[in-house]
Amino acid sequence: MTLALALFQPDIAPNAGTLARTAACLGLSLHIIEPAGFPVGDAGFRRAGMDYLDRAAILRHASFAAFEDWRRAEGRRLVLATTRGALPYAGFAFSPSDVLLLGRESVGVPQEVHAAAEARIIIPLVAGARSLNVAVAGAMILGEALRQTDGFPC
Ligand SMILES: C[S@@+](CC[C@H](N)C(=O)[O-])C[C@H]1O[C@@H](n2cnc3c(N)ncnc32)[C@H](O)[C@@H]1O
Repeated sequence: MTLALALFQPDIAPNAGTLARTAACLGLSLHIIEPAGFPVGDAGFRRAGMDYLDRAAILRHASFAAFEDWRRAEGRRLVLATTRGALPYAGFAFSPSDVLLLGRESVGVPQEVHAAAEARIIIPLVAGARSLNVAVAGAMILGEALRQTDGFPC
């Protein structure tokens, strides 16, 4: 099994498109938990994802509950990237079956999603910095997770 990436109700189409391209290039599936703040065929999503979208494995889940049904059936651990996280990501032991969940650009994730995660990880930032762009945060964590699990494409 390979790592998977999930976006909780993404707000900004170009960020989601950038992450769809990232997932496609790294051979990972991308899970979009609806409702998203943009329509399926959004121009910004397509522009950022470019032709990589054609080879991206993108699954849309109608709700967090539907996503959880999929995740449990797959036996994947839910690892949430959050600015309220406790574990610095580089010290966290990733598994190849993990699904990395990124929060909504505007508000992150609600408390019930935070609680549902089996692990909550953070990229430590300098004092006073609130957060990274979601696509940058995703790229950093995926890089570490793929390094640890020897999951980069050969
Ligand atoms: C722009 S941030 C969300 C900001 C939101 N106000 C919050 O505090 O959750 C969008 C998403 O990027 C990820 N993210 C951004 N910076 C992060 C950090 N330093 N550590 C872990 N995740 C981060 C998280 O998944 C977050 O929900």
